Amino acid sequence: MAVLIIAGLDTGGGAGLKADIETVSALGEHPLPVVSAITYQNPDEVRGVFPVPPNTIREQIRAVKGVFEIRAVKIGLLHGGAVKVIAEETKGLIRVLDPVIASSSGFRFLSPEDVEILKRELLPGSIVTPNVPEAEVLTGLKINSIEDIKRVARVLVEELGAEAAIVKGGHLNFTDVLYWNGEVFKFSGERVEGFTHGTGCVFSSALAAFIAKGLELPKAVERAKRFVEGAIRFSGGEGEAVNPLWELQRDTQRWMAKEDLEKAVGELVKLGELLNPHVAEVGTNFALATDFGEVFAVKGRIVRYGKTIKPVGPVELNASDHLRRALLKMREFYPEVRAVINLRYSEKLIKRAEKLGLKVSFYDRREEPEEVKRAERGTMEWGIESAVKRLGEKPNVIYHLGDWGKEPMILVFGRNAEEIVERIRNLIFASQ
Ligand SMILES: Cc1ncc(COP(=O)(O)OP(=O)(O)O)c(N)n1
Ligand SMILES: Cc1nc(C(=O)O)sc1CCOP(=O)(O)O
Repeated sequence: MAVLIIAGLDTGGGAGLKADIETVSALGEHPLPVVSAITYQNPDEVRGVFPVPPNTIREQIRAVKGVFEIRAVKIGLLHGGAVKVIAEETKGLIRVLDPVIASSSGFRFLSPEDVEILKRELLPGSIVTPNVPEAEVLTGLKINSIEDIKRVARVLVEELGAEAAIVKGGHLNFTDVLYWNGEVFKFSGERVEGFTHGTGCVFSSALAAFIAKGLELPKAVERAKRFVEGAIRFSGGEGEAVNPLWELQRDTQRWMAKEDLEKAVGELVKLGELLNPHVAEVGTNFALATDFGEVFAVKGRIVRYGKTIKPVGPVELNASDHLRRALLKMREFYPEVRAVINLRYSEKLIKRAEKLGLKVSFYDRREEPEEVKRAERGTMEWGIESAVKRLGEKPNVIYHLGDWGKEPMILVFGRNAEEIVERIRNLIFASQ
């Protein structure tokens, strides 16, 4: 189904039409992009806007209206001169209006006069999706609590004529409120770490896409909210913005990581008898992270099995605790490191690693601060950080000599699973 998107271009590739097109496409609908403004912006600042002439906007809409079955319209960045044309050309269609008034970096897109035109011409009959500051500008009311959000959502519908209002509480307590058909719906959320530039665009276009699929409004809001949470969690990259392609990219990454690790574990198993003496008492695990920081490993670890070795279970997401934490900590310093394996400690292996030119560091559990020891989980993170800082450059191997009830261990890090297998091969063949 087609979703008409009327929005501005963001040269930084974070918000606006680019984010909208990606969102609608990622959700399996067909985007019909209409450019309303060209902005000159990058992740740090908006430098200016060129408003597309109203007639050019009209012609873009007319080129697709009647040709495609438009099931919903998403309207983003506008300018005062375009409002009337857009209202005329989208009459009778389901409209989701994201009232982009100012950027998060502080650039004012709509003047107070433009806001008045928007309220008068376009807001009535639209499903409007303001965040807290936008809702305050639209209604002139101050928002300090969830009760205020509910009141403002009601005003947007009952007094300003919106079909429905979703006031997003990201600036307050992450609860969004929908007011629709005289009813209030609450959607709670929690803080998600990641880039947020473009969240307003992605939320409104996801909402339009879910409406186009025929979901009832409360269900569509819920789905759009969860989609945005993922887009923030798996954000990053050069646009320093939300990532509407997160679901597709995450699944591809998972698939690739699982395959790479399965193959590498198979290679390790071929080293069976040679690797057997180096398998840790607690078992050896082999972990591989995706670019999104999700970590695959061997469920139940790799254990000694007669004279050879055997993975107890399959390669799975989150099948490791210790190595996952070690790897994620290492990636905070060196994001290119994606794989790690643990081996039984032996001085011979450490000497061999040094001879092979690998950078070796260590941590001493006896130096672990009391508060870290007392914390449920923290030793691994503390250990990796102190080993990294001790060496002052990227370590390939980190070991510790254990403590009461803790087995001494060697961790071998690498850029990928293949590199780990190669390093293990070099280490064990040479240590014969
Ligand atoms: C072209 C363009 N459209 C919209 C915005 C604002 O996007 P938004 O999702 O509200 O996020 P912030 O940019 O305010 O963080 C934009 N900047 N550019
Ligand atoms: C139990 C254990 N401790 C290690 C250490 O380096 O101290 S490595 C290790 C084995 C791997 O554990 P997992 O399967 O939870 O990643």
